[in-house]
Amino acid sequence: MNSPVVITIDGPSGSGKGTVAGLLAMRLQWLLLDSGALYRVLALAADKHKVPLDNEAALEVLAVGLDVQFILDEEGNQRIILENVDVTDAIRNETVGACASQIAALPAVRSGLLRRQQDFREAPGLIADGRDMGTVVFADAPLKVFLTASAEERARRRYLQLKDKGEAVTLTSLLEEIRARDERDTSRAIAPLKPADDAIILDSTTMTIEQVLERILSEVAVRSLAG
Ligand SMILES: Nc1ncnc2c1ncn2[C@@H]1O[C@H](COP(=O)(O)OP(=O)(O)OP(=O)(O)O)[C@@H](O)[C@H]1O
Ligand SMILES: Nc1ccn([C@H]2C[C@H](O)[C@@H](COP(=O)(O)O)O2)c(=O)n1
Repeated sequence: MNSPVVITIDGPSGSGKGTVAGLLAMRLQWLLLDSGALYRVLALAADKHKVPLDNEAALEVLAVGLDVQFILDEEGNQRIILENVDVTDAIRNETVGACASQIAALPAVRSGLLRRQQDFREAPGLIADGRDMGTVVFADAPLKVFLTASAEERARRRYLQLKDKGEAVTLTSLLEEIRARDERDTSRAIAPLKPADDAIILDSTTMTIEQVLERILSEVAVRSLAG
């Protein structure tokens, strides 16, 4: 039997992967995997259980047994539950993002989360966003997108997003954090952030969210991926 179709969207922080993946999943009525959220939840769990971020063996145990659920609330928004606590908002700050990036460089953490990510592949189809969706986790996906944008534009987007949430941030510090995260995510030895050989590369620096979405939907149509 054929495996359900997967569309992967990889790219650096702030390129718009999560936004576009969510809209695409809604449009196609497919499942959604936000793999970065798993790494973020693991970072939060490590903090909660006082596991040092360089203790690879203990982090692997935590990863394999991670008690996390992705559920939809009554408005259809995804909520993330760690050990019965809603952490949807708590995982979305730059500190958790940086810790997630740090533990994501550990091979045992990645292998500990691999199966859990692959289990999201269900009919009618899956949209998976992250860093290694097209290169490792779903290497056989029939459509792979590598979504990028300049670091300055990504920092600007993050700035607007965090300011909107009432967080005290500066553009300069966000740009520094984005560059540091890019460096860590692209230079790690295991599953570094890079486009799959067969990925379409989309630079969204001057594109609107709708333009990115339509571009991907046109590929879905050309490849007859949706029923
Ligand atoms: N093409 C675009 N033009 C303008 N703003 C955008 C565009 N794409 C995304 N954004 C905005 O940029 C912000 C970051 O987008 P998003 O969270 O989807 O990025 P991401 O790649 O998933 O980041 P991360 O990997 O850190 O989770 C959001 O506020 C989103 O609305
Ligand atoms: N497939 C993935 C997804 C995420 N990560 C790491 C690297 C990121 O810096 C961090 C947080 O991800 P985000 O929520 O910002 O997309 O998690 C990874 O290594 N592989």
